[in-house]
Amino acid sequence: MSSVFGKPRAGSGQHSAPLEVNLAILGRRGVGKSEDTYSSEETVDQQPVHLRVMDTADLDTPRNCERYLNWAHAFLVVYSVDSRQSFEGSGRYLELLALHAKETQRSPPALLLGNKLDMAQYRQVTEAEGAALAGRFGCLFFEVSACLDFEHVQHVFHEAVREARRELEKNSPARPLCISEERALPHQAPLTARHGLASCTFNTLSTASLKEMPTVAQAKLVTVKSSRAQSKRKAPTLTLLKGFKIF
Ligand SMILES: Nc1nc2c(ncn2[C@@H]2O[C@H](COP(=O)(O)OP(=O)(O)OP(=O)(O)O)[C@@H](O)[C@H]2O)c(=O)[nH]1
Repeated sequence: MSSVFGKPRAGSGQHSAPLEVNLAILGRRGVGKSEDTYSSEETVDQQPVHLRVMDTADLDTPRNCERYLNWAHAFLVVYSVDSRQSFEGSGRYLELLALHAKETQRSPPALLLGNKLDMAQYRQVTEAEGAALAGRFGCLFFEVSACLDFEHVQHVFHEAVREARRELEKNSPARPLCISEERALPHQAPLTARHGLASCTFNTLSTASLKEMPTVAQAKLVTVKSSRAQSKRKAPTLTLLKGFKIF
């Protein structure tokens, strides 16, 4: 992996405008997602990227999902390889994303991440199970150790950026088919009612929401903070984002 974190190197690559990517990290508590929410300037494939990462800080089940479902260009769904419960939780997140994609006809990519690989001797979830779950939802799958393998964590975040970039380019306004008119999708009962996701509601696709989607050339750096992040807590825990050296 030749890319580095921090300031993009001067003159690297052909693109002068940074790509803007929002990445939401989902998962049960304690899987090692992060402690906070961050922005960072990255260089991925010689392209400058403003990466904004939201730690959703859900407790045990998806809550107030709309804030990240409509914000993120990609999702990192995290579980711990030493926790079956967290793995089951990640399945619920993937289902939530699939339902949202169906409802909105927009499908930001998701990556499934089994963290705490250094705890493999206490495994409750096999690599094959992780791969099978990812396969069921058509997402990339990785196992990492946020505390031992920074390079691999970096690789995963860069893969998330690549996946998001692909999707953004697909939805670029240069493609007339993607500039849809304001319209309601065929009426369906809310997902909440059909799937018992009590605190999740979803917007239907509209022109307004498409306009909010950044184009590939848009340059903007914004820090989004989840409620838990307001404390600017910097607890000395080993997390994905610390592994990622995002701050
Ligand atoms: N062994 C090991 N521990 C890890 C790893 N990543 C995180 N941890 C530990 O797991 C615990 C939970 O990490 P957090 O980053 O707080 O996890 P979280 O998913 O953000 O959980 P909440 O903060 O409760 O939402 C901490 O004690 C971390 O040090 C890892 O790769 N290996």
